Amino acid sequence: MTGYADWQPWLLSLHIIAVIAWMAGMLYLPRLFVYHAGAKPGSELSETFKVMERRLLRMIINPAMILAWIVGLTMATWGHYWGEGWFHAKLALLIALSILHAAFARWRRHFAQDRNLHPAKFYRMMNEVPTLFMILIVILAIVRPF
Ligand code: HEM
Repeated sequence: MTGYADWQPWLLSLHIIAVIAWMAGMLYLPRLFVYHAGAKPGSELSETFKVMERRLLRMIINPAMILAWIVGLTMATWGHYWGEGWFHAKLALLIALSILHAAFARWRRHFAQDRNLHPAKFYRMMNEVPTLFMILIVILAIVRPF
């Protein structure tokens, strides 16, 4: 018989790998937006950013988020974490982070259609938000203060 305790180190490793890839992308994409906002629409530079942004979102950020959710929810269910306070708080932040992810995907689409709506300063601010979420989520998952 094998139970959660046998699989937990493997699931957690997979979880951390997925989370690192997701976060790396969530920090890099708005940085690309900062520079893209300063490039002239239709210029060679702007077209290069479009390719970088599309590939980053489709090949790294989206699959990494899906994997982090699947493995995370598997651990939450198998490990019986659904009743715990830290997990509720983490879940609320994860939903907020996923909404931010959707907003990034939307802004990428706008750039791809040459109709970006925001200045570089806006993306510079948005670049800090995933960092804040990451700090709070890691503390909740490791310290488990409640
Ligand atoms: C995407 C949805 C996510 C779900 C459903 C989820 C769920 C979980 C669960 C249930 C555990 C406990 C596993 C165990 O110890 O048996 C865990 C561990 C952990 N999670 Fe997540 N997680 C998610 C995303 C994230 C994100 C985005 C981060 C970091 C930014 C993160 C960081 C961690 C860390 C550091 C641990 C290790 C805690 C420890 O074992 O001491 N997770 N996660």
